[in-house]
Amino acid sequence: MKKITIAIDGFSSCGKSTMAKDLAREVGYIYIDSGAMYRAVTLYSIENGIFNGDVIDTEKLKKEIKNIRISFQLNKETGRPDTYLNGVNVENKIRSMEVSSKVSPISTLDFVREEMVAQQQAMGKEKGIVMDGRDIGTTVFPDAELKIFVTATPEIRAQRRYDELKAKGQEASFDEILENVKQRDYIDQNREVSPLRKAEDALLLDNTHLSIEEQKEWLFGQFNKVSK
Ligand SMILES: Nc1ncnc2c1ncn2[C@@H]1O[C@H](COP(=O)(O)OP(=O)(O)OP(=O)(O)O)[C@@H](O)[C@H]1O
Ligand SMILES: Nc1ccn([C@@H]2O[C@H](COP(=O)(O)O)[C@@H](O)[C@H]2O)c(=O)n1
Repeated sequence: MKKITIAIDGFSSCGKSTMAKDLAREVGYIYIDSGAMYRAVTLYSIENGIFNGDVIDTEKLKKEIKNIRISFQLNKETGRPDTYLNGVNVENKIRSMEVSSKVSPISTLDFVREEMVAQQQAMGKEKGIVMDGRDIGTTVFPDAELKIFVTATPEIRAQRRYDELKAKGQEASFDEILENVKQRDYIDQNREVSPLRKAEDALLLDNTHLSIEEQKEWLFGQFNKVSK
């Protein structure tokens, strides 16, 4: 079977990484969560005085962007890749509400995107990769053989995230999560550089009423059609 490139884009918290990870594991592909990379840059910015409240010191970040090394390592317990920032495991920290509330403004910066896209393209140059994000099918891998664009209602997406945080024993407010989901969707769709949009040749999947198992089956069906 030939190795292909799979781009899974879509709105916040709609299940992109759940689908992408499952497919990558089953078919032996690399899985990259590109959102984790933008989250890691955001965490770096929070921890290194680049934020003054909500204001970003873009000159400082521009100088330091080349010093931000992001990598992924398989976590044997979860069977999923953890995100490392300059050699430190930041998988839990990058999922905090503080990072979630600051990541979309960081992602609008052209020099941040340039650096992330270059790293993502290097990771995918041998194909055999599933990457999820916002601009994978449009900018990072415009020639991907399989492109999926996932959506679901904001309320169902917020509910899924709320349930996930609750299950992990983390404090969560449904209203705060819903507001964050809507705010990120707005910024992601309206930024100048690589806004979130469906690539013309992407398949649309609305998983509002699909279970994890049903969406997995659908994705595998698409993969089998394209990779033959
Ligand atoms: N079809 C589904 N039905 C119910 N829950 C789902 C479904 N798909 C994913 N989930 C759950 O929804 C939550 C969000 O999923 P996931 O993290 O995969 O979304 P995402 O699109 O990658 O999010 P983000 O944009 O924040 O990276 C997770 O708890 C996941 O288990
Ligand atoms: N290709 C991408 C991926 C993500 N972003 C930005 O990062 C935020 C967090 O991503 P999650 O997938 O973890 O939700 C997201 O809201 C975008 O602002 C991006 O710009 N491009």
